[in-house]
Amino acid sequence: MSALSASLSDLLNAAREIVSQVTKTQLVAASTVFLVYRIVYRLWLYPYLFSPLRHIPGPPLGHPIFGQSPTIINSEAGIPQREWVKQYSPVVRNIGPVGFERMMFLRPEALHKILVKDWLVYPRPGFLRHILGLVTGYGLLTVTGDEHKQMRKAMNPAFSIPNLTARACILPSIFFLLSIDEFTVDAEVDMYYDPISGLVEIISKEIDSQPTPEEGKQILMYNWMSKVTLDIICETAFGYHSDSLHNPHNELAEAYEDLVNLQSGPNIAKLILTMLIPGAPKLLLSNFAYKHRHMLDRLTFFTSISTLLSAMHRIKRISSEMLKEKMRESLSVSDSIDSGLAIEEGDMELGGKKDIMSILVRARMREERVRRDTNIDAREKDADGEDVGVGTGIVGYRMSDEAMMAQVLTFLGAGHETTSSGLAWTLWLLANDQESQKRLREEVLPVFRPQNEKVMGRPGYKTLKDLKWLDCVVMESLRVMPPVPITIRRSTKADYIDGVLVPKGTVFWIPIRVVSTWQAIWGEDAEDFRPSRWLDLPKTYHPAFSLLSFIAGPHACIGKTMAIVEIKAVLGALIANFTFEPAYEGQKAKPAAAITMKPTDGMPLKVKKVVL
Ligand code: HEM
Repeated sequence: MSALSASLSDLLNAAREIVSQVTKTQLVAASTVFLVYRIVYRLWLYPYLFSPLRHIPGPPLGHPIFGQSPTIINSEAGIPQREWVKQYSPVVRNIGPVGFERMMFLRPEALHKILVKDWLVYPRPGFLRHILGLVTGYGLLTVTGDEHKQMRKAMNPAFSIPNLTARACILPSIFFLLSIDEFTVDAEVDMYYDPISGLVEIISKEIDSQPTPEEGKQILMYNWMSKVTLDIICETAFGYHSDSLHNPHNELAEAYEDLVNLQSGPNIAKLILTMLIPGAPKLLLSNFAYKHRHMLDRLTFFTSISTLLSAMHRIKRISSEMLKEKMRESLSVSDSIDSGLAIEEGDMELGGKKDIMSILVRARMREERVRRDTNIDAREKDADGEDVGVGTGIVGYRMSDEAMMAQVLTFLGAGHETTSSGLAWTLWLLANDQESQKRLREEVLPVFRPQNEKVMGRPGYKTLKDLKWLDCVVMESLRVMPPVPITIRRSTKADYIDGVLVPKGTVFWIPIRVVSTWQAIWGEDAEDFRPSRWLDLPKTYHPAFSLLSFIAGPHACIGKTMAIVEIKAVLGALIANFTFEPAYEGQKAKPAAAITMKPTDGMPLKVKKVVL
């Protein structure tokens, strides 16, 4: 024992002697060599020589530091990826910044594994969740695993078809007139159709105000689509009248405009880099960051983040007011229940309100009552007696105040820009395909303007669903120009996908636009807008994995049905009342290379009134 400690101390002494002989310069040199080696290894040696994925086909390294990112940032969303699939294979590897690999799998079996079967193994990566958390709150879009399962279960009823049907069909046929003087509003106004009728009226007036109305007017259609969808989501999700259509300085609309205008490849790249800095996501969410945001304005790199903080602050303030209002309503209903005025569960209708938030608040009240009646403390403890917060599932899921607030931001963030981009691109595609537009008008006219040239109907869910050509047009537009062109996942364990051993930590692109326009499924003309293909789908079509516009599996878009009904209602009303053409000769589509396919030019189109 003593011999061992003697030799150990000899060893230590020898080490001390060596260290004492090493000069500072040598230390710096050694650290530099190590650092350079790490950089060279990360940037070139790993992706070229050591990565188990190095044999997978794909584009060359690209930029020595940023890889293929500059190409992606400067191109239309999803287009470089589509070209790689054509050139290489349905399994593609490419290199992003600092040598990080990204994989892309297109075959249904691979997508089924990533999105459905093993979805818990392939969550959204941390940086994506933080970006989404910053702009849409840490709600359903950001949670994963059990928390996601419980939250989704609690929210599903609010998005169910019966609930949507009730909402879209509450009204019988209510008619409105195009001229403002003659405009009549039924007492039972439908949630979608008030904003839609407002939009039709505004566009009509804009055209009428021209010296020669019959020649039409160039109108920035995306801007109007953004307003109408904001008003619809506020109405349907919160029962809140934002009326951004009539109020050009509506604070919520302006804040969202600032936010979506930030969408560009370079800005998203900056945001991703910022979110990778340890502590940055938390800091950006803090009041401190908001208060000191002007300091960021001095650094060109961060100006977009300062604008984002400012827009989000305004959005959060208004969202919190909307939520407080809902809570107040729920308390007054709760009081009436306690005082015996409305005892039945079915009476907890928050005044019969069908908006999504009322349904969630109601579900929470029900949960609280069960807990109270069964003497179960709303705050729960884990096995060690530690307080683990609310709703871990003893009775059911009780959404915390924070989670409720996050949902408000989620619905606004996820349900607004996506739908407006989808609508704008549908109008663009129809403006460039007059034949399909004419056929659509023939189909929707009897439904949307059934009486005479000034009267328009308000079809419900089922009628909209049964309009065949409208369905073909909307599905085709969502296929060719999916509002969310790409999303991301990361593997949390090594596993085989489509015969490839994918290491833990690999980032995947879920290439929505690439799959939806893949020639192997959709044929030679896969990239063309041809609505009639939905009347005779190709044999290669897979119902879950050929059209990924709302993706698939447990994380699939919860608002899918609602979004499709909404797009159909707005589109039907517009096509029944107006014709759309490109604004000028040679006009090109200009989608942002970012999270959604927002048109960067506001999408000017020549709009004329339909004369019957
Ligand atoms: C045309 C319109 C829309 C499109 C194209 C769309 C597309 C998508 C896509 C692709 C995802 C998956 C994102 C990912 O996993 O990375 C998603 C998720 C989601 N969408 Fe939508 N969406 C639309 C409208 C809406 C609407 C109207 C709402 C709600 C009011 C909504 C709420 C959500 C939510 C909450 C999620 C997260 C679901 C989960 O993870 O469980 N979306 N959407």
